[in-house]
Amino acid sequence: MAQVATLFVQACCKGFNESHLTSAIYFEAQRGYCNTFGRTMRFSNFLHSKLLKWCSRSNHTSAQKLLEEISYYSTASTSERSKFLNKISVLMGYTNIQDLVEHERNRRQSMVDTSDFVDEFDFSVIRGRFQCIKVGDSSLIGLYEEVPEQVNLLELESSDQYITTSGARWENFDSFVDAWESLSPPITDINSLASREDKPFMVLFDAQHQQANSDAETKEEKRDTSKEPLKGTPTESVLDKRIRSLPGLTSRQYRQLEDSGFYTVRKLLHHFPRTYADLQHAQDAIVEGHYLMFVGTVLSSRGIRASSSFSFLEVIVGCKLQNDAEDCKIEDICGTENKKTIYLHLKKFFRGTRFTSQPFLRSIQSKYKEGDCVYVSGKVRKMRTKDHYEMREYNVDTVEEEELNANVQRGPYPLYPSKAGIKPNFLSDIISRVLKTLTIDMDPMPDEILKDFNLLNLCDAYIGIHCPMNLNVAGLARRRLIFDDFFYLQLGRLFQMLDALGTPMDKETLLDKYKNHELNSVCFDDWSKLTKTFLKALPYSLTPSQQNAVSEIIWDLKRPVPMNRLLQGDVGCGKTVVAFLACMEVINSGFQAAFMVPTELLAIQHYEHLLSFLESFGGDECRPSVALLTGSTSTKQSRTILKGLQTGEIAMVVGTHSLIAEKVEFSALRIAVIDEQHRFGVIQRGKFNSKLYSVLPSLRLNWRNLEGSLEDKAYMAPHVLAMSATPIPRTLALALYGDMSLTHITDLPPGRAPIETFVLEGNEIGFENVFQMMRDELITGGKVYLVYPVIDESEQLPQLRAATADFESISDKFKGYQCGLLHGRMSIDEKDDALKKFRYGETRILLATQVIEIGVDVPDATMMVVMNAERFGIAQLHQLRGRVGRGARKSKCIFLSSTSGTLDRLKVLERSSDGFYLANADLLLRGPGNLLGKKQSGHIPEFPIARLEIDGNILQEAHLAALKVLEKSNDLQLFPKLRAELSMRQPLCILGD
Ligand SMILES: Nc1ncnc2c1ncn2[C@@H]1O[C@H](COP(=O)(O)OP(=O)(O)OP(=O)(O)O)[C@@H](O)[C@H]1O
Repeated sequence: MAQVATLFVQACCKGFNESHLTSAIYFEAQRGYCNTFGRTMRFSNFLHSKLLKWCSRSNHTSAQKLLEEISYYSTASTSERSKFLNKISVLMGYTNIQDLVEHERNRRQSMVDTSDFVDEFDFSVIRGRFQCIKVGDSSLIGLYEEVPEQVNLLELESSDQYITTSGARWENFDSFVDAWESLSPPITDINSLASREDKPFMVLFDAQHQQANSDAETKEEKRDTSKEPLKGTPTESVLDKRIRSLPGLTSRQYRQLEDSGFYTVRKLLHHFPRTYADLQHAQDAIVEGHYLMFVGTVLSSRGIRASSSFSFLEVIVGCKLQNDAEDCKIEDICGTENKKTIYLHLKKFFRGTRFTSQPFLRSIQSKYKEGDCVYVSGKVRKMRTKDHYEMREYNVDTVEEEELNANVQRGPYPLYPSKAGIKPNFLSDIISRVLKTLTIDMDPMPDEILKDFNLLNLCDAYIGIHCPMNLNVAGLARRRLIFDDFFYLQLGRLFQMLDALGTPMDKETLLDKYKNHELNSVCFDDWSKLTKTFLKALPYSLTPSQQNAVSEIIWDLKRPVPMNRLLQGDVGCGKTVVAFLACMEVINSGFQAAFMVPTELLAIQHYEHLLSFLESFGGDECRPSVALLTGSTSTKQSRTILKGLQTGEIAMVVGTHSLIAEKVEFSALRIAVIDEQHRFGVIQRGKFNSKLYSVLPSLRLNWRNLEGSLEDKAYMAPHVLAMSATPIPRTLALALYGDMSLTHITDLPPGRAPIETFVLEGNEIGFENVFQMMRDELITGGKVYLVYPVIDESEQLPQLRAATADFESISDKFKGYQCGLLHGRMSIDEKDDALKKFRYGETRILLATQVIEIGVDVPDATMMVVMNAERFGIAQLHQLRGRVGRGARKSKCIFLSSTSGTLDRLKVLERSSDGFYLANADLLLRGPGNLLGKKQSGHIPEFPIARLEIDGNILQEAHLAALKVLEKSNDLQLFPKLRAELSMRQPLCILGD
């Protein structure tokens, strides 16, 4: 166990080499690809950094592929992890992972024999890399780890070897618990450690500290804590009690729970419901295409082989509904009056010969037993036979009939995911028992924080999430638990930063910096000359929000550490110009800027905007040279550009992902702007970091020394400014781990009128209305986008309107107005041409696909019609709508839906034009329970229940709360319970590379 921590630390150290990777894989394999989040995350972080080096060194294609896979490592199953490491082993030159393990074992053995082993572990290197972690003669390192149930003997052996040969003594678990206690008494939860089997942390410590406490009595006490009754005291958390301390379970059940990872009460309570069955609202009126919930009985379950490579499972569920077609409301399902039965056909399809075997079919059909009472949710589709409905994307949960009846009246019924073969009902039962043992005083959060941030008490939060009175309570409970996740993360990070600072004054300044927004920006007078000149060249003035954003960014740019900032703002709020100004600021000091966008079309558009602004500079102003680099740039041209970037002749480059190609070398890249950054993977974004710059005398930039001078002599990764109108999960993960700061643009440029939005059914009348509105718009000088879900008509999806198919008929209908066509199959020149013609008014109607969704800016486009709008997500429609309403003229947007059933979902767009609200609504509309279930958009693996789209504000509050606490007590001495809780949570951010 201990070596794994050592290796992770080493991995992040300068001295990291391939043998460390071998050792780490060796330990990972020995430990059975342990799936504790914190650890696998660190492991994958370090693999990632290693692979990144390979990629950037040799453009190794296999490594490139693995890089993509690695992001899933921490959430992958054991077998996937094993396969992945196998691939890495092969890449490293081993036959397979067994071969690697074998080699490594032999190597270790030979090193032990020759006492070379110590060379692998150098405390000074680690200390240099992690000031916050103390080793050697300082106090302890707290690398929190899940201690596996079975510790590999080989590891134990080796850990002793590390200790004895490195001078630090590393004895058994009990003795380091003692040492911990003597070194850090306030971290009292450690006292509750009973044995090495159940405690999630890992400590390295120094020999002399270890000697400090050898009090046998204390040790005895610690061993006995597991036998104490389950209650909260300031010195031990109920949550970290061993699962075995729960009364009333058989030893087989304890074992079963522990085998599934439920070592502690906390683990169990954090097994949240996947969703809630809202039985009071089950069986509302049946509307085709709607997401509905039913309670019924399984009538049959059959695995059917349809052909040699195709099979399906059909489960038929009978549901009794009130016999009133207009008003099918639930009633007592045991009653008999005035009822009719409807039949739900739940179908699941399997392709592939292995899915047609009888054993497979028998196994799938046996999952559902005749007579089982089930709760079914999903979308319904009418079948030909009366009262029969088909459901394809569905969820089925078996429920106990008595519970069901009780819950119809009571409130939301939690549905748990099963885990490692443990049945949801069993888990639900144990969780209910645990809930009864919780007490109000178990909450480590100070009362004033609870009050200030309107939070539920922790005990109520656990009860609320597992056994809510109603969905509101479940929501509040969820909020509290997410708050905690974010809060402790923020608290941990700020705590470490404060810890590293010497004087109280330094600490205060740091807290002030985080608290006081004003301090993080520079005033306008301090903007550079070039930035001010650029500003003057703009045809408009900045909005207050834009101005603040620029000031904040410039503040960051003036610091000697790389900025990592996310610029957020709704569509059309004017993020681009803010980024341009940031680029001017660094260019003014003689550095270079790169502006990366996801599409060539956008690159061209930004480049042309930039040129037009630069052209408006006064005659005697010095204009920086800018270039455009995309996949379509000719070889000759790109050679010139690459040379210009290398020598420093080119100050700024706009382009697509070609900017991060290995051959692109900058002389002094200081800022990388990444527009619509969620379109780029983390890895792609990270690649800018490999383009370090160094300021060497030989690299003289032609346009440098406009004002500032190149003072920095060191190598430094460029500042990164990411921009997004729609944040995505990874972004938040980055915001959390990568220390990303946020800047919001909150207002729109002046004079923008709200876009009038209509949601209509795409039937004959609907189209007639739309065509009339288009005519009105065109007559008054407007321009119209028609957006299609597909380029060509398709036999499989005849209901979808296609851009090319409609071109003729629209041209016919609107004679006198030129039509243009823009879609993804056109070459970049054709696309650019089509867009230019539309921009300059040669065409007045543009039939396009989603290619226009991101960033396309034609300010005088005033109307948009989206065909088959039901095919798009709400957030996507909002982005599309953002293409109009970008000028002073009032604009309208019409969403046409081909089915009446989806109109309600789309209507939310009529009510709101707030991107964050809509992202939230989108999430909620996808169906109940999506907030807790995993694998949905917005899910951040390390935060099981947080969703980016709607929980960003909780992160903000948690940040403020953490500041508040630390302001009161820098070292948390005043909040021992908080300190204890912090020590028990994994410091997710510490070890990222
Ligand atoms: N302060 C301002 N006053 C007037 N117009 C502005 C201002 N700032 C930006 N604009 C204009 O608003 C339009 C939208 O700006 P921009 O393309 O930068 O928005 P964005 O936030 O990047 O939008 P999207 O998310 O759609 O890409 C552009 O035509 C731009 O010229």
